[in-house]
Amino acid sequence: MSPRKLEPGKLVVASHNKGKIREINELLQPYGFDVVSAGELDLPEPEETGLTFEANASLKAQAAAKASGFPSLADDSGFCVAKLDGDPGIYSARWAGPDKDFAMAMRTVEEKLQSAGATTDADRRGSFVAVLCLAWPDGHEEYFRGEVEGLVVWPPRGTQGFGYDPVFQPDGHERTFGEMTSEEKHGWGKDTPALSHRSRAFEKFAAGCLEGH
Ligand SMILES: O=P(O)(O)OP(=O)(O)OP(=O)(O)OC[C@H]1O[C@@H](n2cnc3c(O)ncnc32)[C@H](O)[C@@H]1O
Ligand SMILES: [Mg+2]
Repeated sequence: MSPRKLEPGKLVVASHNKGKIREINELLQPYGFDVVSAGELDLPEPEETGLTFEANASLKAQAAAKASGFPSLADDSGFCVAKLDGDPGIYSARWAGPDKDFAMAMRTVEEKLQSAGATTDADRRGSFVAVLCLAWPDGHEEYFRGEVEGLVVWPPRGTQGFGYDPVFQPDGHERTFGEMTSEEKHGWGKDTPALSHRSRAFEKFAAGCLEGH
């Protein structure tokens, strides 16, 4: 069955992460929605009790759609390191602790890679994953997943972006996400395909739900 189309109007971005909200706003820009974030509506931050990106994206999107009465788009994402069995994965935000200390979270990744005996680039494979869930107030939902593969670098490089961006260098690029403008991270530009996990998930969302906008 093809995805349900999203009608023009109000759209809630069900996130409390400023960096993520900025990127989602940029990605939504061409479509003319009246975008409002969960924080602006004073919606509570639901507890992410799911064991998959899909489950947590659904929890956030459904809670916002129910509370606001508008279609709501959530993004559950994370940084997955192969040699750490996919960690931090769905726990990526939690590794930064209550103070959201991502310098510490990135250091933790590096320390665990060292303890696991990572020596070569092959031991340092990582990816970002984003699952978008779009939920309507009637409970209907659609999912879109995007991933980008690359290298976990150390030390961190760059001050752009957010979260783990300074330690991730996508395949085919010399710079980390932390060294890229947000346009480069999205993969916007002449003849460039979508690059980031979020931009890749968004491409599917746009093709599925925004066709005709
Ligand atoms: O749940 P919301 O309110 O949306 O905000 P959050 O920060 O808690 O978001 P997640 O639960 O999805 O956790 C994902 C974490 O993974 C990291 N992450 C996700 N996308 C990223 C990106 O594009 N660049 C760097 N880090 C990213 C970042 O640290 C996030 O905090
Ligand atoms: Mg979260």
